[in-house]
Amino acid sequence: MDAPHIEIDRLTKRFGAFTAVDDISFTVRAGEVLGFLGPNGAGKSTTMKMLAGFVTPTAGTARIMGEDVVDRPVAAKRHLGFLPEGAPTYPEMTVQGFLRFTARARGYRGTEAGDRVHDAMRATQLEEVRLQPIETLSKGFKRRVGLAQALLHDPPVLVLDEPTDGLDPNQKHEVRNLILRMAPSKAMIISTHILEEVGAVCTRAIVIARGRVVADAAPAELEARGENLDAVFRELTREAA
Ligand SMILES: Nc1ncnc2c1ncn2[C@@H]1O[C@H](COP(=O)(O)OP(=O)(O)OP(=O)(O)O)[C@@H](O)[C@H]1O
Repeated sequence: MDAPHIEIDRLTKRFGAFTAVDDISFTVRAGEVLGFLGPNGAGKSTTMKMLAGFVTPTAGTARIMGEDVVDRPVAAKRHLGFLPEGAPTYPEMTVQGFLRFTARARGYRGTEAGDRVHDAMRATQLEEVRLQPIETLSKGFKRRVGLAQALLHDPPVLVLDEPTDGLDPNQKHEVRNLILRMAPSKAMIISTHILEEVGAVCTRAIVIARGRVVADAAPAELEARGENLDAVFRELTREAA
């Protein structure tokens, strides 16, 4: 069996005396869409940022396609698309300008760069706003610009921090369909507060509370532990509190 696309081993992050991520280990294989769930402040974003090389771990390791994110950051990032929380940077750039910039940073030139930008805008339905500065877009469109830059190089690993945050129901539906279309060939981690999203797109769910993994199971299996996923989530995260 091939090595997992994502390997997280005993990953820990401390901010001073506070432990935000506490000895987390898990792997994600191609074809898996891992839902990352947990209450506010549980450590989801910090874990994702460590995986993406934005935050340095205090202890433990993270690998993407076998490349250690600390020791081989450029090699690891080549295989990764990352959607951070919030809006993309460079608010004064147009959507197309920002994505062209992203394409160049990813090493594409000429018609190939143009094709990548075009495909990413089509996948995230951004064509109609392509000439608009990012700062003038609504929250949902900004989110989709972030998603477009994450997908542009068609990476085997996608780490998406609340990809549907701020989207209206139609856009949520579109982004979920996009995730499902991409799922078979990629390893994905998606954080969300929308529990119905877990059943809709995830093959597996990890619940994290106070920096620790408190459940790791298929969504249906998790749901079967109680009245519904909502109740199970509350029970799991209350126990850890
Ligand atoms: N740079 C930092 N310095 C100090 N504390 C931090 C820093 N970044 C995050 N934290 C703390 O670490 C904890 C985990 O934060 P994190 O953003 O990972 O949670 P989260 O699970 O993503 O939450 P949410 O669902 O609200 O996005 C929080 O208590 C947060 O205040």
